[in-house]
Amino acid sequence: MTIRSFEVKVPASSANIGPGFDVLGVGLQLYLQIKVTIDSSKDTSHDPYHVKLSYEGDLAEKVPLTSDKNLITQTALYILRVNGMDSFPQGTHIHVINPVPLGRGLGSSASAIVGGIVLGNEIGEFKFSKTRLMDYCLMIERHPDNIAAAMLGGFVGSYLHDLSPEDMAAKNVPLDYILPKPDTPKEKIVSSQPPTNIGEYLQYNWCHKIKCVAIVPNFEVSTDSSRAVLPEKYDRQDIVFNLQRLAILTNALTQETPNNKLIYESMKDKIHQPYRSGLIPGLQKVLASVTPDTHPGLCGICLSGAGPTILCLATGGYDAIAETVIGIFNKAGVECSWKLLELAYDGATVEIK
Ligand SMILES: Nc1ncnc2c1ncn2[C@@H]1O[C@H](COP(=O)(O)OP(=O)(O)OP(=O)(O)O)[C@@H](O)[C@H]1O
Ligand SMILES: N[C@@H](CCO)C(=O)O
Repeated sequence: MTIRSFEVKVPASSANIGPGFDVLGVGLQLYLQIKVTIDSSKDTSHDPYHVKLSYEGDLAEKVPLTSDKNLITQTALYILRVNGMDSFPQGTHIHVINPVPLGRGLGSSASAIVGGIVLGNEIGEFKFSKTRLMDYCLMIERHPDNIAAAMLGGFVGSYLHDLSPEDMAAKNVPLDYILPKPDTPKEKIVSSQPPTNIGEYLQYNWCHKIKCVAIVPNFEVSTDSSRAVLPEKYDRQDIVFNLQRLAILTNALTQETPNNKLIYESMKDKIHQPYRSGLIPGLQKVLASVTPDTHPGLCGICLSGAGPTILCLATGGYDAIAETVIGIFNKAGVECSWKLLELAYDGATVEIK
């Protein structure tokens, strides 16, 4: 009889931070927990891949509990399969506790994917480094900002390499070939290793006085639909607007005494937020109404990831900031909750029990 027990913890994250579309992310102290026990004397043959799966947390009624449909176990099965294991060990029980709201712009899919890859790495005892695990994650979520923040923690910038044509083709296979559906042809299912060094990631310092106020509207916006409204091409002046702010922002957020007005201006964006306002009633008003002048303590305000959550960076005045944003959303007919969060500096962790 084998008994193993461990817990994987992965932070939520907020991506973009204004101008850093698909580039910047912060890990947040709100953790997806994946509690695992493997007891080979227990019969888990009811599940196609030998897992008893249970879930508590956001939208529990929507989260599938069979291993071939659940994002965490599907992702774990991908790293297991390409490393020679076709299934979880008999007797695997996985209990997920998820406080990260689904489809709200707080990186729930990134925490699930990072959690699944770390889970598979631990089950298979592969001992891959976090950098190599990032390659697996990027085969599934193909922009690095949330994934890097969830895996590594802190305030992170990323870029993706220009891969060779062969590696690019391998990386861009349809997602159904990596996380197969019942109708995915067997010969298409990916069983080879992902390319190496798909991206580079750099953790910046962070001014610890700055905290994150996350105001979460009570409706979902899927990342796919929020990306679908973005244009294919941009005006040069809009790209330069964002690049200028990005260059200042990555340094401004590290300074020991934050310059609120500089951060506020450098968190403005012209390449994703304006296009997403049609999906998020009240967004333009929120972004225009909460400033360091109207709300002392505010450093900057932006859409969190693909939305609809609003991320406010602030050194104080948290309740007043949240109250104003919620008031504007309420007038647009949208209810909200809010959280005050600090950065998660460690990223994904595994604790052996
Ligand atoms: N813990 C989880 N277990 C199972 N499925 C999950 C889990 N977390 C996220 N998902 C899946 O991911 C979807 C949400 O992903 P999506 O990329 O649309 O939003 P998000 O990651 O919350 O937001 P953003 O990427 O803007 O930060 C959910 O609807 C669900 O299908
Ligand atoms: N950079 C991504 C983050 C959400 O996954 C976007 O804004 O679409």
